[in-house]
Amino acid sequence: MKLPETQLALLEAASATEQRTVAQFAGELGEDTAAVTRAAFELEEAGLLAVDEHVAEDVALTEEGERYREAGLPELRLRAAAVEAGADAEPAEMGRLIGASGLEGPEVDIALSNLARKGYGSIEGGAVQLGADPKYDPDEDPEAEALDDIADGNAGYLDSGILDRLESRGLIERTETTVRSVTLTDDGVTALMEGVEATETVSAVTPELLTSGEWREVEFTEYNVEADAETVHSGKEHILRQTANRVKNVLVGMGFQEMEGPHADADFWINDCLFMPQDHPARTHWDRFALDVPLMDDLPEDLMERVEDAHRNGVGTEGDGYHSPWSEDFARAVALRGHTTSLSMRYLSGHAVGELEPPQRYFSVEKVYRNDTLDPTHLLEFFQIEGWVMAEELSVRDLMGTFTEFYEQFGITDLEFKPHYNPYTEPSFELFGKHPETGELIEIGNSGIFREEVLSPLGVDCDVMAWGLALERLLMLMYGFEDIRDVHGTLCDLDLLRNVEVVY
Ligand SMILES: N[C@@H](Cc1ccccc1)C(=O)O
Repeated sequence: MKLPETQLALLEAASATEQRTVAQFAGELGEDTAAVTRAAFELEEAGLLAVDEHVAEDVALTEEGERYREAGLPELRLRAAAVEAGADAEPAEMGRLIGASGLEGPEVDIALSNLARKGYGSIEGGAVQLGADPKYDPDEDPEAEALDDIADGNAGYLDSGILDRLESRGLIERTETTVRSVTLTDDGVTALMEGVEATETVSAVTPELLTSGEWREVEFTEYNVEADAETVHSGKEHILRQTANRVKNVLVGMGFQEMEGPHADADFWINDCLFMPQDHPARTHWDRFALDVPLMDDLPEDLMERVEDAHRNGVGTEGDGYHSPWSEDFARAVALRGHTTSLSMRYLSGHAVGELEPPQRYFSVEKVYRNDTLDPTHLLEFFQIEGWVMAEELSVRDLMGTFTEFYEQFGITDLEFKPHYNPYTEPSFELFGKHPETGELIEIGNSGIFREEVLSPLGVDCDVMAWGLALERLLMLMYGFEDIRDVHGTLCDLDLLRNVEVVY
């Protein structure tokens, strides 16, 4: 009989009476586990080996668990400091104990809650009183001992209650692995007695094999497509980036051109051009990220004058200004843009790519920054899908039709529109879509038709409809997750990102 080298080595190393694991053979034979596993399955298929599988749990300390094993559990360190301070008689002041125990940051809360849970002590009025009747002997704290056992490789002796507790404290990590053990079958023993030789097998066709014609003679390794393989998380494009690119493709397909421009921009482009009064609440430091950099000096003077005039006096014979303060320095101050409508202003003004004649369609899919409170639907930065259409005559039907056409390409067909107010558009509409999991209506964008007060200073004398849509909200509707922080930031759900199906 002839067998490929690894199979032959495994067959010869295996015993009919003693079970040994694939990992042990891999060590002995100096081969990698995957190759030995593959060989074991092939020999099992040929009836020469028996492969036995069972699931084993592996327990390891996390980085935090390792730290506590060395320095002591926070509750034990706090208790030790309290004993030192005589807190078994008189309550000892917390601040002092924290200093003495060397606990830092989140360790303090961890120490306090576990101190109470284990009955080592209680906290009242900012002082620690040691408990008369603790649940455990602090010198034999079961969690501290379990950490040592785990570090010494003796996790097998621990009961699952303590492991659950340590796991919920984030001090250990449990993983399940399939352990495969191998023994020779009778047929295997017979084969070995009759003699087995190595066939050299080739796992890949090389240019040399092809040119020499040797490929005709060699034996190729068989692939076992059913064998377990290690899960490989290869790098891939983040779904947010994937969707941003898809949005760009869709908009280009609808005849739009892409805008570019600075993330940090003058308030002039971000707000003043949009007929946002300088005392508007959104322009205070509570909402925006101001930057401590010099004022922007290359702003078009004539446009600045016309914008100031619109703010002060309004536009047209019926127009009235804001009667609110106007300062040039305020307009020149630089901040992170809170929307990409700053880009629309740069383009519409002729400042970015020269004067534009209708019809025109422009878009961007870019980051914006807002000083919002983080919650499931708000981040401090997000991607906005900005866009506008310039034409002689536009109506709300054009706006709605554009959104219907755009969102349809992402499978979203139940848009709802709500009248809204923006200082720069009239009429204005907020857009809503239904969350596929919760059925809740979520806001996905804001839109409208630019007012005369915006267009006239820019020198545009036809209609312009415009919008800002949230890319992350579009993603929520497409993929059904409920918390925006699942897809980016430090709390992101890696499993979701790795396994989410790409929707086309
Ligand atoms: N700038 C608006 C979106 C918008 C753009 C253009 C016109 C109308 C609305 C926002 O960020 O919400």
